[in-house]
Amino acid sequence: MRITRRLEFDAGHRIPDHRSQCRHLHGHRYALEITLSGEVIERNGDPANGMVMDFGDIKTIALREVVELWDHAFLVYAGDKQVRDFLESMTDHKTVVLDVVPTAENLATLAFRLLEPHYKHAYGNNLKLVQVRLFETPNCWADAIAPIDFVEPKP
Ligand SMILES: Nc1nc2c(c(=O)[nH]1)N=C([C@H](O)[C@H](O)COP(=O)(O)OP(=O)(O)OP(=O)(O)O)CN2
Ligand SMILES: [Zn+2]
Repeated sequence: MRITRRLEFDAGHRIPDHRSQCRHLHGHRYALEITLSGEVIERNGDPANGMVMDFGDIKTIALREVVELWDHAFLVYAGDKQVRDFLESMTDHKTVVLDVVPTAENLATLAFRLLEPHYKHAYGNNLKLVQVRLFETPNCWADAIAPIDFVEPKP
């Protein structure tokens, strides 16, 4: 069985080498869709009886591991020195420095990596994070799918 929980957050970013609009500082209402597979729990008296995982517990983990870190932050590529310097000059600004350019593809992969270990052992019913879908806009999204097809960033 597969189940999906959706959460939304706001964040700023830019894609420094983009040939068009996306090299400018701008923001999105991102949506994160977390898909888990596992066995449906069949245990009378268990609060999760009839569920793969309680949607509320999926949300709690996602908030703690990703959404609260990225919400209302500016997601900046470590190599984007100009913007990093600017953000560091601001007192107490919520900035998240990433080893990769903050495209939908890279953010989906990062979210997958941050979330995966926390769902694996949550319920003991062979839970598996199978996909993280990250919507950058209503029309554009990326899917990070297990096992991750991800190229490590160069040091
Ligand atoms: N493969 C990718 N392409 C682009 C990414 C990305 O992350 N991965 N990101 C951007 C921009 O950041 C921008 O968010 C997308 O802009 P745009 O293509 O204009 O998307 P819209 O949904 O706003 O476009 P509409 O034409 O209004 O539907 C660019 N490319
Ligand atoms: Zn964008």
